[in-house]
Amino acid sequence: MESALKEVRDGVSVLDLDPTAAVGGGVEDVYGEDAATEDQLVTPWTFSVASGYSLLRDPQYNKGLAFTEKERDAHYLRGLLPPATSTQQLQEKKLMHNIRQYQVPLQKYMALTELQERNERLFYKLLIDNVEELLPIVYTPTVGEACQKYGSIFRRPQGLYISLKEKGRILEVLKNWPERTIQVIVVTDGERILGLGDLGCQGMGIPVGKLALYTALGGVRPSACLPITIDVGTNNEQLLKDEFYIGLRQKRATGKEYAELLHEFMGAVKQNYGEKVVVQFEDFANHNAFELLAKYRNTHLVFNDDIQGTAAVVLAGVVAALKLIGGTLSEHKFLFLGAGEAGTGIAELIALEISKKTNVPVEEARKKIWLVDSKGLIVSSRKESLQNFKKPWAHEHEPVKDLIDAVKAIKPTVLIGTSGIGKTFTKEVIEALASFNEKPLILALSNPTSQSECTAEEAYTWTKGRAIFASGSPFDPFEYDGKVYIPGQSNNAYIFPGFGLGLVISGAIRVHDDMLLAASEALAGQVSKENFDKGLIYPPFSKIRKISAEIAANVAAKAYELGVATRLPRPENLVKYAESCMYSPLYRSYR
Ligand SMILES: O=C([O-])CC(=O)C(=O)O
Ligand SMILES: [Mg+2]
Repeated sequence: MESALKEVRDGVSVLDLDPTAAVGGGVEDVYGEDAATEDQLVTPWTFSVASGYSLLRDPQYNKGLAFTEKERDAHYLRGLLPPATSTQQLQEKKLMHNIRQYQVPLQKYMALTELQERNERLFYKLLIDNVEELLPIVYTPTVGEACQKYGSIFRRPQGLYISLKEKGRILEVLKNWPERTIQVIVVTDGERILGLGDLGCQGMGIPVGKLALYTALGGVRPSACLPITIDVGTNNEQLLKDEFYIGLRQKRATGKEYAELLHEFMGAVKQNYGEKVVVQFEDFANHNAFELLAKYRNTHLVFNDDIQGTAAVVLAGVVAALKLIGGTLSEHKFLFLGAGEAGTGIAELIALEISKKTNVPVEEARKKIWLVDSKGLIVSSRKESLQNFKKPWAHEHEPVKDLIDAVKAIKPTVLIGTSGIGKTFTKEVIEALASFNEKPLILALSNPTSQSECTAEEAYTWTKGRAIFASGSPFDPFEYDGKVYIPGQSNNAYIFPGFGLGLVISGAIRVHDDMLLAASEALAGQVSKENFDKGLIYPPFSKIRKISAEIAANVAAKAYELGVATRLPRPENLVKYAESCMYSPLYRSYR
């Protein structure tokens, strides 16, 4: 405590007191009434937080009308607030009411962003308590539209921008960020934002949104989260011509120039935050996504959400679905439309699971899985050279030119869309699939809703209600023939918050594929009989904090088992430990 006290006197935020603190609770209790230890009584902590007008303008500490009379006196707030005081519950009620008044989702997004910038705890309280209602706003599909219009709706910057202009000075830029103890970074270069393509610097909405979920769904405290956008230009002509575009007005840097900037970035991150900071790659284009993961997975704690997170969530859904469609994983035949990050990532994890469960080599397990890309079924006789990440899927088969012919030729039991292109599961495709499957499993994973391979309504109608269906972006329940069908949401949001929490609480320094399987298994284990009875293959998002704790515990357990965990001793009950580390959005009392 000696040195900590000194730091406080020097004006460093108390949140920095214990850089080894896991996630939230513990450290922040310094503020709480519930942590009235001797240390706290002598800690002159008020030196470190703003007071008066600046306190009201500091989203991390502002409570608005919820400041008590005593706090108003102690922190020079008299007169700066109207006389009424409010509870956090009442503030939440008012804000939810206000948000529900907006008809346009983008307006709700902007209102929530403003709240996040004004009163962070209240923002997270809303998000946690109303997760199913607000997820489609802060996340897919609305976040996609927000990125497309980011320049026009831009007010205050969120996150850290690193562009080619900062080459050679990235460490310096990281040091400009106000927080020193960072546990999770989500970084994009904006080249493939959801299924919307290259949105350049405006992709920032994605790391910001993903990290809001890290806190709300996974309990990593907001100050430990850092959204980053790397701007190497954009090839989006419309944005380059847009007078409100916020990024570099140039074509994308590629090759050596790109690799050097990314390498400097990865080095600076490790130098500044150590080797236990999670770096989540998000929405990079295929070629860079695979290369970056391969290049840094043995030296950094990196995780590609689109390859690995999506893989774990889909494997969990497929394994859970076996209860509804029957058979074992290895008895099914999988056909993918789309052979990019998500498609090949999912395919590889399914093959790995089959291989482990049935004791066959992974090469053998892969033969159950077929992928179609823009040129047709991926087969070994393809004339054009295949990109490396597609090569494991080039099985022996005569050429097949498109999806419908591939469905007829392969006769899959599971159809998975990862193409980024909407409306590609046509009536003909789905009817063909339904013609030889009693209960076809259809996963239309592309985001946002506009890019979904089919809608819930189409999947249920064209299979006459027999499909088990889930999609990347949410769809409303649909009534068909007098019965209500509830589509599931197969989105990596189920996985990455808990996965990242598991890495953080174990102090993991590397991600191993077995940790993905552990996360997937934990998620599948959370689907209840009640969910299955409704035809669901995922648990509801309303239970996500519990789910995240289970995932985190399983991932952490695997990290210890594999010897990549550095937080010792290993907590005995990892689920309880994960839960105890989670950030609470309840207001703290200020003395
Ligand atoms: O953001 C989402 O909803 C899922 C995802 O990673 C993507 O589509 O790229
Ligand atoms: Mg993504």
